[in-house]
Amino acid sequence: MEKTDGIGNENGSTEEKQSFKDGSICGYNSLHHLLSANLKPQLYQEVSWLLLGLNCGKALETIVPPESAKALSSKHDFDLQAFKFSADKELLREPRVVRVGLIQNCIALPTTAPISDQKKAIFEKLGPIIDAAGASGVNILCLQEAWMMPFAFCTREKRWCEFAEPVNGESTQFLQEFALKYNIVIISSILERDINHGETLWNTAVIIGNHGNIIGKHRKNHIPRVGDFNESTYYMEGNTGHPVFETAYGKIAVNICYGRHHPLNWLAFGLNGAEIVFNPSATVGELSEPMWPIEARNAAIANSYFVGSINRVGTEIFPNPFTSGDGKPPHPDFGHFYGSSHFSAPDASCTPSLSRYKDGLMISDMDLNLCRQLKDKWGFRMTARYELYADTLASYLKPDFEPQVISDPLLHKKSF
Ligand SMILES: NC(=O)NCCC(=O)O
Repeated sequence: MEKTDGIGNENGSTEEKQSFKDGSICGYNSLHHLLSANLKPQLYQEVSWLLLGLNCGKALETIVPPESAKALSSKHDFDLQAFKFSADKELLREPRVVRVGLIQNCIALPTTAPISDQKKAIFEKLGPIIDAAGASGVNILCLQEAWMMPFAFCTREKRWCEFAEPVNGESTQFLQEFALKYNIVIISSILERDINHGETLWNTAVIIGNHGNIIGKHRKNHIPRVGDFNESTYYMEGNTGHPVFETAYGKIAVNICYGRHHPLNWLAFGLNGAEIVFNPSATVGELSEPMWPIEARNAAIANSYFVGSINRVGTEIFPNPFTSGDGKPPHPDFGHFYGSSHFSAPDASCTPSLSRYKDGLMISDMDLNLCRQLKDKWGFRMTARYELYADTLASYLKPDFEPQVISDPLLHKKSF
């Protein structure tokens, strides 16, 4: 088991509370580490399969990353975990195994540092983690939401717009070199400035091909207006639909952060044929942590595809306190971004999560044959009643829509 930073004790000592403040769970990196350290091995095994499911009837296998990747993770202090989702052997199709990576990280400099220094520092921080992914033979790599800047959208101050870049801007150019060097497809979520359309801003994922080319982009469909996440001050709902990008390693799509609360958004990527959907996110514990392990996993099951979920790490402090119209006193931060990046598979199995407080690289092999195998097994695509849903949606969109409710005629009688 991985060594943890500071172990809490039973009587809730200061030491325990401090480590909790660091973003750990009572001194543990993740729920999984907490359980493995505190349960008897047999009990842990039982709990694990209930929590993480089974893949082809077995607990998910781990992969040993190469020594060079391990060395980078020790030197630069990031969590490194690797797993393998298998599929059943087929007679007519060869296995279609791809190696996929997710990177989570905290910001590299305080939000008060000059913007160009912050960008340079985040590039320097990401470099070794991407190198570890490259050294591990990762084929497709996804970074967290707006990885090239602090998640400043809580503040509603316009100064942060200066971080915005065109799709072919410096963050894309930085990643294109890695894509070319390691033959990797990279998904890069940025604050986009669309020069050709009045210099407007968008929350955009850029898809960089394994030859360093830009395959395309997708803009975040759903903009949150919840808690401190008042992102509509900066950009509007995306206008790119639900594109699926056919890459050298499979058909991929990106459901950016808050879109994960919308089952129809997940569905649309599935209808367009996605085999892996990434969910680059930025979200905090108090708001969404109980939802985090459920939504992506549910989407993977319902749509017969893999999901890669990535969340930021750490607490980002902004120069000016802000309010969110919720009666809370002004505060300078969102709270703790809880990391916990992981993969979910169409057979309901999932990996444990990366650290709740450390940078990390999560790697998994996945045999994409599993997608069709699960479609054949459960038949969700055949048993779905798309025509009924389409009718309901069409009528719901009309101004004179009436909900289809049949009331008990006795409900409103005074006595009987
Ligand atoms: N970045 C973002 O959309 N966050 C919203 C909060 C959430 O969906 O948990």
